[in-house]
Amino acid sequence: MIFTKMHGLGNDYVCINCFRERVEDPPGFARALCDRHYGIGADGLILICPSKVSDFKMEIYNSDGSVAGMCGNGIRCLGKYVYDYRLTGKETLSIETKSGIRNMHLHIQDGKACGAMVDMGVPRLNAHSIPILSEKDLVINDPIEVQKKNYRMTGISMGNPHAVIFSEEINGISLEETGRELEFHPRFPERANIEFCHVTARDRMEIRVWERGVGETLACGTGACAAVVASVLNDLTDEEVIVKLLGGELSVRWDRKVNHVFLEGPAVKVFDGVL
Ligand SMILES: N[C@H](CCC[C@H](N)C(=O)O)C(=O)O
Repeated sequence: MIFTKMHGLGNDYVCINCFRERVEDPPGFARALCDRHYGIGADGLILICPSKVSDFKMEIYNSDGSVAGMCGNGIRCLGKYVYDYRLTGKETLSIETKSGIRNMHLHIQDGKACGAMVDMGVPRLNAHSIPILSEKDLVINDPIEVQKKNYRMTGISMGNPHAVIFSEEINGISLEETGRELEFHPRFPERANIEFCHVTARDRMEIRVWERGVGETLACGTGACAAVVASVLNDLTDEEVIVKLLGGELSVRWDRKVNHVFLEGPAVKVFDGVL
């Protein structure tokens, strides 16, 4: 079986072309391939599949084998794969995901895709749609206790669940303890991705992300989008923000006129391999 290792700002994925390959047990396959000692090593597995409703279908599995609804860095890698490997000649693509159809426009350089602008769709704010257990309909700047400390979170779904926490000091927080405890907090029936954000200007922030089913990653596309929606809702930034992550910068814009979030960033192929 042929695979292609790709990443978006170091958020790395094993990509399998399921027009040609057949994966029997994706969760077990993801756990095996993503192991950084006994496998290829990656944050997750992306299956590139045919679709009856879009140009392609993306299935995304975290390194623990859990299924995810959407992946902002991964969808850019899929776009690069299908263009560079000539599965399509189109530069504007529609992709079917578990959380709905997402459209993207590829950036082309020297005949290859190097990144994309992705329409990440409508951010979901209702607690039940994230899901987050709450008496209130919206979870904005809501108190939550973890590791015997009080934090305030804002809940957003970008097709997957996120809890966004703002802090002046994100580098002093142990994501291994605090992120992990929050991921499995009882208020998140489907667990959650956790963003720790330090806003540095009305158009800039730095974030670290503890991803559901993975752990701390170098970047998270849906997480960057959730962080910007949360910072606008808390009046900490304007609608267009450069989000600095450990692996680099993403550009996020929440266009409130159409209520869609747009994400722009790179996609890189590392190597092809044979299993
Ligand atoms: N861990 C996420 C999926 C990957 C999302 C992330 N890598 C991105 O770029 O959006 C989840 O379980 O919802």
